[in-house]
Amino acid sequence: MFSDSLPARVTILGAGAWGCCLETLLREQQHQVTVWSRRYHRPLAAAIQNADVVISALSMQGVPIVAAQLKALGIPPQTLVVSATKGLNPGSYETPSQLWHQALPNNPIVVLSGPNLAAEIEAGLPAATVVASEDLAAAQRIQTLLNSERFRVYTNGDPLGTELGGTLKNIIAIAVGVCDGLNLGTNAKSALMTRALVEMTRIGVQLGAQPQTFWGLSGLGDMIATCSSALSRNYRVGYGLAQGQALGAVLAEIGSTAEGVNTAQVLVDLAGRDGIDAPIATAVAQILAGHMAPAQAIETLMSRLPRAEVLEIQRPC
Ligand SMILES: NC(=O)C1=CN([C@@H]2O[C@H](COP(=O)(O)OP(=O)(O)OC[C@H]3O[C@@H](n4cnc5c(N)ncnc54)[C@H](OP(=O)(O)O)[C@@H]3O)[C@@H](O)[C@H]2O)C=CC1
Ligand SMILES: O=C(CO)COP(=O)(O)O
Repeated sequence: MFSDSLPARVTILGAGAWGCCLETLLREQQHQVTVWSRRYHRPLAAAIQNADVVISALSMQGVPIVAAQLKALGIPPQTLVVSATKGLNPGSYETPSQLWHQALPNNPIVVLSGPNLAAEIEAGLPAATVVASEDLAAAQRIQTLLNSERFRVYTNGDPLGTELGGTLKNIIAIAVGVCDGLNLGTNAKSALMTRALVEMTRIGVQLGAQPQTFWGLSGLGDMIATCSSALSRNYRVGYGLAQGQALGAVLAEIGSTAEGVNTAQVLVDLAGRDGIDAPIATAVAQILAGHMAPAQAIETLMSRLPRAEVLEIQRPC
């Protein structure tokens, strides 16, 4: 295990926008960083050799594949594994950190999630994030590793809630992009985001997360960042669709991962399985599948039966 006073040896899996940004932050803290990508010629075994910390900044589709590769290679039990992906595994509905835990059951797993638009951090702007784990000591080590004057790192003991906040807000950012693309105004956007927070919390709590986590940086915080910035790829997807662009064209223009596009239907299937009401995610999935025009989806949401504004989220018995 690395000492807090020494530079740590960190391997980052994934050389996309987020992996490269984390590399910048870690190098500024004088850590020894190796970045692995399937595009590089360096084998995974060599990249993870002697790593104190392995950070996964892969997009969701890469996680089960690379986790299986790492399982086959084996890593020492003291190596800390950090999951920075925001998504859900289709079919099994597992979160990225759950996949890492299955592959590497003896390693401490830490979730990293928050309002972290990579382009802003790369530009040197200040930001904050959350590192969450059932193993508090592991979360604190990652806090020490990454915390700096421009990247403030908080610990949290609810990894599931922390992870789901980042995952679910991607779907909401698509919805808010639609709202802005249709020029529906500030009142509509405020209503959508507020009800979305209730929906995210309801889903998260049903799945076993703590409600308060959704009011923090990894929930509300990330939702505000992603829903209010044209830097967000998920927001841009919704905006483009509302402006009449085809999904394929918007994604080609963006040229990198917009996880909400893949997560929406997975989440709707999961909500259907568990009987969870998820009207906003359902509307987004319908738009993405081309089953409903953006304006029609808004109409459907607005014509739901009037109800009480219930804000207490019940934990399942
Ligand atoms: N960008 C951001 O601001 C933030 C992103 N995130 C999350 O981090 C994750 C990555 O995002 P980001 O870096 O922006 O996305 P990018 O599209 O920029 O990069 C995705 C990375 O995943 C790799 N990858 C995808 N599929 C596979 C696979 N099958 N096997 C191996 N590697 C694979 C890609 O490799 P290749 O280049 O070879 O395709 C690439 O390195 C997402 O879940 C995102 O939601 C979290 C916080 C901030
Ligand atoms: O997760 C992010 C910011 O926290 C990045 O958002 P996008 O994936 O929508 O670009």
